[in-house]
Amino acid sequence: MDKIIVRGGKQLKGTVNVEGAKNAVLPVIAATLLASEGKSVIKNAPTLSDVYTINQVLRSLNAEVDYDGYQIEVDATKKLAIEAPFEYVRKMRASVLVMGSLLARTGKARVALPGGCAIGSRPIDLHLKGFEAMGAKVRVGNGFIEAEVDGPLKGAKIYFDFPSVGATQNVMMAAALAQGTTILENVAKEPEIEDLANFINKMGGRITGAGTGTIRIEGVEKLVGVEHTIIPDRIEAGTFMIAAAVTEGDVLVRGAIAEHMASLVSKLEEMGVSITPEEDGLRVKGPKALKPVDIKTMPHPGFPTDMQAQMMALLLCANGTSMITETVFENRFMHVEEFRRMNADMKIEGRSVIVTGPSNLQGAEVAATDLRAAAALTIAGLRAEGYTRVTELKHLDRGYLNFHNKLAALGADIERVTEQVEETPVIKDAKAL
Ligand SMILES: CC(=O)N[C@H]1[C@@H](OP(=O)(O)OP(=O)(O)OC[C@H]2O[C@@H](n3ccc(=O)[nH]c3=O)[C@H](O)[C@@H]2O)O[C@H](CO)[C@@H](O)[C@@H]1O
Ligand SMILES: C=C(OP(=O)(O)O)C(=O)O
Repeated sequence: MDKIIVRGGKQLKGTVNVEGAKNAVLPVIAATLLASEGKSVIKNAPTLSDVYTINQVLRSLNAEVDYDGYQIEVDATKKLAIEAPFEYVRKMRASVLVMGSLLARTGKARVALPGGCAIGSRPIDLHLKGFEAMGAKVRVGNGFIEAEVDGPLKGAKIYFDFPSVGATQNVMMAAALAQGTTILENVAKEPEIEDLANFINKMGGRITGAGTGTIRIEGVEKLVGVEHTIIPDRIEAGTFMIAAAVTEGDVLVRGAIAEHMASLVSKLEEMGVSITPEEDGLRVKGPKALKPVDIKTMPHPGFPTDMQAQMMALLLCANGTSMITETVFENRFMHVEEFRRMNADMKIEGRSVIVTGPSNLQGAEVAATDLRAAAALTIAGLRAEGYTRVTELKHLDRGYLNFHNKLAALGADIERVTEQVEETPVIKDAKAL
């Protein structure tokens, strides 16, 4: 079992480079299935376990995928298979994003039902509603979702009850090869949506409005493989900005794009953190005393739910009471119990957490409950007295590359170790007890 061991008290100083965005590369890889001609070349693809998983999904669908640690080449021109197996969907919900492309390319898709996860029940009803509006018949049974369409998908006008990131992406991919025009209303506006639209447009697609509340897609007959460079990861960038702030550090986060993170930048500034744009990123300087603030997670451009846990770590160090309200996922406070193990003073009230700072954080053994919690607990460890040990790093590896090495290069006292754990044996016989 891998563990991060961090000893608090060091100020972070120096420069850290941001990788390509996990949440942009996954849909872009799914969209490479739309190309019936030519290879797609995706640059700035981060080496993450989620990227491995989506590559495996594509391979299981009969696409050829090569990855050299930076660039992914996908050839999806052969006859595609139609089933995304449970083994991958179980590991990563974003596997469901192949459904739109598969349906558009082959008229059929069979994808294991993703089920819930540690942060909420996460249904995909809005994705399916979109496919149905374009003429697909959708059936759910035996743990799979099957969608099928007779002839091409048809353009439609679709209103999303909630601006779901995944539903916007999945339906946008399906509509790219549909017959006629699709208009999507109340869509997600995240930068990753724009990155996907830019990629599909380079392939020959006709999408306008990505990044606004309405997207218009004129279906085309064919899309071809092209080269594309993934945008920097605003969540990884934000995570390092908070790590700098929590340690009274001075860090240049190279690759951070201020316009992608306006809500985070303004909340950090409210807390007294200095953020200065430089040519190739944002310089972050943590103050001696942090001020408390209230935050409410919202779809973009609101405060991102993927920064909520890291922000909680920072607010624990502020002088006063802050309130964090989570509106995007119904169960994204699992890390609160782990922070409490570090002596954090927090109270959950419905969908909000009242954080009373400054907590006298103490090092403890804590378990990551999701990938952002893994980063947030490590950040709290940078400030805590003594040693913090963070376990369940399989979550961290889904979304962060070389996290501990990057922090160590900035001056943190941190290492990642592999420890043998005693497995509980399978008991088949009472005599074994
Ligand atoms: C791979 C990826 O890009 N993941 C991101 C994506 O996840 P994901 O695309 O899964 O998130 P969504 O925006 O779809 O989900 C937001 C909310 O809408 C609900 N919902 C969603 C779809 C649906 O059909 N029905 C429904 O009710 C979800 O349960 C959730 O409560 O956006 C989230 C919200 O910014 C981020 O936290 C994730 O990091
Ligand atoms: C929740 C996240 O990702 P996913 O949607 O892939 O679970 C995340 O990136 O914080």
